[in-house]
Amino acid sequence: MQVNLAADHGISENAYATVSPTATRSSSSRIMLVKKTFTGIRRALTIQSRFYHPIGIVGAPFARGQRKDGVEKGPDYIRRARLVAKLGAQGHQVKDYGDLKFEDVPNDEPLGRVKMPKTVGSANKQLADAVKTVKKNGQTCVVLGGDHSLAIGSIYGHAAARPDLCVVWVDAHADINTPLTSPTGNFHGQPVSYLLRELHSKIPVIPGFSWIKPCLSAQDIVYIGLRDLDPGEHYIIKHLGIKAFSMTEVDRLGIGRVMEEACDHLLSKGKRPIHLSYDIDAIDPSVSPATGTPVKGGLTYRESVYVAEEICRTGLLSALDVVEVNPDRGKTEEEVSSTVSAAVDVVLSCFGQLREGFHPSNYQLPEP
Ligand SMILES: NC(=[NH2+])NCCC[C@H](N)C(=O)O
Ligand SMILES: [Mn+2]
Ligand SMILES: [Mn+2]
Repeated sequence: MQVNLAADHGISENAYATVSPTATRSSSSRIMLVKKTFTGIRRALTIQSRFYHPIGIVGAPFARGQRKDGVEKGPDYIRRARLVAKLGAQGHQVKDYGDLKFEDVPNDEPLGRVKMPKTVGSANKQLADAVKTVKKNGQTCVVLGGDHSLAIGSIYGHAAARPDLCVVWVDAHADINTPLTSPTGNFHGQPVSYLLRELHSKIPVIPGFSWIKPCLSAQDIVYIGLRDLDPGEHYIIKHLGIKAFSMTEVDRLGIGRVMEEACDHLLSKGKRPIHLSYDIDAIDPSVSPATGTPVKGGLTYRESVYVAEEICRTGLLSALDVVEVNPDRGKTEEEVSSTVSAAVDVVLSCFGQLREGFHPSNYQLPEP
């Protein structure tokens, strides 16, 4: 099944057919056409209003899932780029819940190579509760990170409100190491493994994580943009048959086919809420260099926005994480602003910003 919003709602053929009425049509078919047109226009108007979402923004300035300072400044920089005002200008009702306050848990001994488990566990519990609240309030949730370990809490909290959700994970990395396969011990390389039912038996007991139960199946997640996997991650993805579009597939198929197949995979059995977890390092470092683990050969600016546009077009976006913007990793101010503005454009495109332009439905051409 291809998820095509226009076709889905019957605007394309109906609305456009009437623009060029042909002389050969009988009057009854003309009446049919007029009827169809009104339905088409009415539907088109409903669609426009479908694009206006109540949005809840949660800042999650968390950096303990990895070792580089600065990623906690992400929410601040993204807000200062006027994200809330820009979403408002797109017609959305936005509630900014502000930043969560995270604290280091004392006596947080490492578990083997895994660093600060209690602190990471407790921050994610806080975030899970916050996301659950936003969803219960009927808003599309936007989490501004922070490092990608936050996806544990974000997806878990989202699933508490929407158990049938699916996940689109856009990233240079798969972040599916278990604590035992992780070569670095960093939690931001592991979040997916705690969420998957199929990996439950491979996860040791970790202090601070007792509240988490797996809420996702391997079939419920699709990766886009992969290009730096650890051996354990590659093994897991192959053995669980997880749908993954690495940069090789993006090159082979083009981003258009990739998004079509990704949506088919997740939505072929029916519509369901989408959780989009967007790591800014999915995008090429020439566009978004200010991030902790940049990898060359990433999505172009255009591909990165296209992914967001297509998710928007499904009408099913229910929660979005934008993570790993680390202003301290930019070598110049330009590097920082380019990274932040890519993050902002991803969010805006998720909520209806179109490169083809837009006009309000009541727009009138000025008379001379
Ligand atoms: N969210 C990220 N930037 N993750 C990078 C992970 C890198 C590496 N695979 C690790 O497990 O440590
Ligand atoms: Mn990454
Ligand atoms: Mn990531």
